[in-house]
Amino acid sequence: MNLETHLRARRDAGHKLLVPYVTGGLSSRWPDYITAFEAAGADAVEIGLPFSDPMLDGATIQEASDRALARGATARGILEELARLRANVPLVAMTYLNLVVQEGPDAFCAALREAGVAGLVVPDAPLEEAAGLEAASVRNGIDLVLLAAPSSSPNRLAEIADRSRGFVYAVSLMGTTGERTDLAESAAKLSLAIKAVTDRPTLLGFGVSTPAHAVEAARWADGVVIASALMCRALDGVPPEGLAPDVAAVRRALDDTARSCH
Ligand SMILES: O=P(O)(O)OC[C@@H](O)[C@@H](O)c1c[nH]c2ccccc12
Repeated sequence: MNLETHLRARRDAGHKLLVPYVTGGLSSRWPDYITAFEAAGADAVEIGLPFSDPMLDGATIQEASDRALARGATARGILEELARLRANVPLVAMTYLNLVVQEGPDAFCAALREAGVAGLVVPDAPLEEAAGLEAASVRNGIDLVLLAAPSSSPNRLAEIADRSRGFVYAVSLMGTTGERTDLAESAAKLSLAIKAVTDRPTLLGFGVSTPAHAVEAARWADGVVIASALMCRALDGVPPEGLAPDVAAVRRALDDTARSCH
């Protein structure tokens, strides 16, 4: 299932997009989080391939990565489990450049494809050096999602929006992933700046922690990515079926806003 085609179709049918995240290998039942998120109304699911030095991640995702690594999780093992899971929504892998370079971009993207993954986010891949990875992703039918940040200049935003595939990941703030009490002030400006230069779906992430945040974000963006708020509960031992209501609550809140617009 092509990521961008799927997200565009959902958006164009009037839905706000919801992409929850799970750290691969977090627990023995980690694939069940994907199934639970899907059943609760996710439009795609992001899966973190754990890495020992996740420099863009805050305490929650770091701890989730550490826990997965301590259980012996590897990118290969996670992809094998994904291949067995027959997900009905597109899956997006998130990992750091190191893991991609270790395998080589082509082998890495081919492994994603074989596992049924549709998209890839590599937050520390510099745009200037992304060409090789972009080519490998295209050859393997993987949508390489690029990130735009509040610090990106207008020219750079336009280039990111143009070269990104699947969606444009709008990073709401300069900082790490993690729950926040309020949505960052920079979020609105960034989302609107991206939407002014592209028709590609634009999803806001970093600090989207509650249904109210998601509704606020959806005023400017096409939808949201939610990770830390969910992983914090998973780290506390909440099983997949226990997290489904959290995702369903965001889904409901987003659907209500969509309705009130027409
Ligand atoms: O955790 P948050 O604040 O909800 O933000 C999503 C983010 O964690 C997820 O998309 C992701 C996990 N690790 C990353 C590293 C960089 C960019 C994005 C990510």
